[in-house]
Amino acid sequence: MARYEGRVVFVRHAIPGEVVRARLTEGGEQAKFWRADVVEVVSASDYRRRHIWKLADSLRADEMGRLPVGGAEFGHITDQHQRRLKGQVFRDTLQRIGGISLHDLNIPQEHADGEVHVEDISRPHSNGLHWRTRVSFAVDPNGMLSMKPHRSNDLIELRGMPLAVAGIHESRIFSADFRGAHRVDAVAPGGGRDLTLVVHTVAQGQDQEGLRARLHTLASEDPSIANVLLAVAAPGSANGRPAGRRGRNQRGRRSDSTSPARVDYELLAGDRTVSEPLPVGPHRGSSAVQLRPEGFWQVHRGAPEALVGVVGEMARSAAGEAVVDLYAGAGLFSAWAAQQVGNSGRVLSVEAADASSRSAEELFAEMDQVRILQAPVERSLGDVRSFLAEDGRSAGTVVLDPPRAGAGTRVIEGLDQTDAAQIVYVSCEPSSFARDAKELISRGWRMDGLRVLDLYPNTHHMEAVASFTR
Ligand SMILES: C[S@@+](CC[C@H](N)C(=O)[O-])C[C@H]1O[C@@H](n2cnc3c(N)ncnc32)[C@H](O)[C@@H]1O
Repeated sequence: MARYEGRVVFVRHAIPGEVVRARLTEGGEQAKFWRADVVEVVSASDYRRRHIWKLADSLRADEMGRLPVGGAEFGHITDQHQRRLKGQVFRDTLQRIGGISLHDLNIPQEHADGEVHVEDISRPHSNGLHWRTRVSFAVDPNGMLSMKPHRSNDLIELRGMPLAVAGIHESRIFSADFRGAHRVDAVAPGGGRDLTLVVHTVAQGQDQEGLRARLHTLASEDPSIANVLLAVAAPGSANGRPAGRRGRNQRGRRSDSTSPARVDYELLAGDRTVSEPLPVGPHRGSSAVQLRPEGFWQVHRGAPEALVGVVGEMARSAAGEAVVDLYAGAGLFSAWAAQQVGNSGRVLSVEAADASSRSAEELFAEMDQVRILQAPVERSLGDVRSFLAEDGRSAGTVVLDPPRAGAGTRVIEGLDQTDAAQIVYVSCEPSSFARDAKELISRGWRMDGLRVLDLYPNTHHMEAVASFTR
């Protein structure tokens, strides 16, 4: 953050302490703050390195007269310093939004100095490259896979994506023709070589036919493409190409980007299943979770194992007890919980999305102690309360892993009214975590465990796992 004549300017691609020249990317007299990108480094930080990805490097992008692509905005900072900065952001956000100081908490050794130490989970010497098993690409007018600069609609053609695992980065999809599509999701299950593509289109008639034919050819010529799914947004549904936050659909009714999209999926190649190795539970080693390609799975190839490890260390649940897994996806933490509580315990797994909930149903079909509930968490709080109160068992653990927006007051209030003895909160967004943590603490909960993991190297994102008890 810099100041220019009193106004705050958020400068991307700089490192605190540097002197840089930056070009304004958003401004105007009326704007509360401005945004800018670094175009020249006058006095460099000791932690600056040549950016790991040319297209995302603001310096080289400026020489070429364009903006850098988003998605690797920390790539010019040494790995260790990235984590130091993320730790500072986490600590400051907790303080600013939650009013929570690490010094006031009874949390382990690692943060005793008042700092948040962000843990590396990537392979040694990887420079934070080749960890993404899932990437969403835009498609430019020539049908080439592309990405956008931060807060811009420009499309920049890609020849690879170095944060992605080799199965995606080195794939032939970067020379394929996706004309007729507006988005392509590439998934490399288990970080391996086999690819699943979900190709999104709003095209009709001949344009859609042409796309379908090219996808058939791509799948038949490239043996590494295991599955291809065409996702066709129904005309007039509030999906397709996002044209702005609110707009009018073809029937003239108001629609907004939060309305459920009506998308029809058509399988063009493969069997519509993505098989991800499960790092836990009775399934460990021998089996995997079968996901629908459009369902949620952690993005870093090492994340499932790392997160389950940390949640397992923090949770106090024992055999015979109850665990509730909220925002459960396909059941990663439910699988851990089922193993932890054993046959005499019980697990309730709550997830709203149909694709993920179905995967969980299949995964736990033979395990009577796991109950799957497909519903929004905010409407399931009564079920959670009765589940934890059943049999008069007092101990119960809730694993809470909401999307970026966090759980929110209603959910926190609802959880406070259950018999849960512990909440293990998994968060990918420090600000919503700080807000929810503040709510919990104001209701008498204590934060007694905190780990922050670098699940998104070369970006500003991070993942926290915290324990709350009362
Ligand atoms: C961060 S993911 C976590 C998934 C899972 N815990 C995992 O690690 O694989 C959040 C999940 O919450 C689901 N979700 C989003 N809003 C929800 C809501 N209101 N109620 C229930 N689930 C929701 C999403 O579909 C997604 O699967």
